[in-house]
Amino acid sequence: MGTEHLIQIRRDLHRIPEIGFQEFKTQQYLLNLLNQFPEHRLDVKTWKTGIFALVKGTNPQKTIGYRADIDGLPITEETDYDFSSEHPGFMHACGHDFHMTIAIGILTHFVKNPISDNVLFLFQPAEEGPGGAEPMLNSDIAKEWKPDIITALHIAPELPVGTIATKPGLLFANTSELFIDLKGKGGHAAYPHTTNDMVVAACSLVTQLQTIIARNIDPLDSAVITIGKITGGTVQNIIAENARLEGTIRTLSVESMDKVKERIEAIVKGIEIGYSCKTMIDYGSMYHQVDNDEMLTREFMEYISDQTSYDVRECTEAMTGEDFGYMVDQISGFMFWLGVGSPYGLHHAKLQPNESAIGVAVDIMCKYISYKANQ
Ligand SMILES: CC(=O)N[C@@H](CCC[C@H](N)C(=O)O)C(=O)O
Repeated sequence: MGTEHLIQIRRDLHRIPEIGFQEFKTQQYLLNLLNQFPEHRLDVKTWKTGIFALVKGTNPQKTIGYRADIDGLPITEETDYDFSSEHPGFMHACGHDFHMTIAIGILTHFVKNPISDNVLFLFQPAEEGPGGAEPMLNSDIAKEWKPDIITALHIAPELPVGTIATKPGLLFANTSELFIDLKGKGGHAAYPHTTNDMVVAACSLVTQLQTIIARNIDPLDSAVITIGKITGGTVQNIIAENARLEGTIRTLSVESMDKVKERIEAIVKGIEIGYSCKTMIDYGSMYHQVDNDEMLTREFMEYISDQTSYDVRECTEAMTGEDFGYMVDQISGFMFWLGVGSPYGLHHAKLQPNESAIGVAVDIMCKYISYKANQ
């Protein structure tokens, strides 16, 4: 499939971002593309809003897996693209439109140029939440078609096109969502002494939560608590009865995650006493850290460096999360960053990845998968 066709696919997908497990139009769009291929080359099965697509090998000794996530984010797009999101309030702001397009490019190559091994494509819903990788992997289809190795990529706005980065071992953090509800006593803005103000309690809680990172985590370890959203109250002259914090926790080990949660619970208890309110903590969805297989990752990095003209760098681990972590927990594999040179970063309303990176990624993965199939 030519680059122009792939860019058109990326733009079509960019127009229709949908959040986790709501990717109905996205699934249909991908199915329309996949259904053009002959059945003797490609077997397609849907799973919820995701898709498994198996490109049949000529003499398969193993199955090589490739995963692309397919969901968008609840962000109002601020690019000036003439192919901007047609779904108000939603955007492909994490590059999943790129990830899907690249998967289609690789898949098309192997449908048209058969190799000995099978190549399984997993178009996975709900990476941004609540998490599609773990249930998709536990599905009967995944058990039947289980890949022997698995790979995936993620766009990296800060890296130039033609560059990839990864590392053996830990690449992405453990994550846990965090939702805290506070319920006090509302009332007239002029009579604070008769109320328990949840806006004041919420503000205090946000600053106290940040002390966990500064005072409870070993400075040589790393952790993040981000509160991305605060809601509370109703109007400017009523003291708020309710407030809600929504955020995420990131750590580089399961032990640190347990410690952060223990401290959050203690601090929230303190808020409950200090502000005479009721609280509720919900951890939402949690993602396993991404641990790249040491041997496969080194081999991939050496292959790209020795056999292609692309620039491969060893990076440090990142505090981003990825439910692909569940896949590499069960199947040997790795993930890597793909340079897309955007002045705006991931989860930004102006993210503008350079489309020439699509051809780079397809080229890299076609070469690498062909090389692995000959082993
Ligand atoms: C690559 C990336 O940006 N992934 C997301 C995963 C989100 C997981 C979950 N919703 C959470 O917020 O903990 C990320 O924000 O790192």
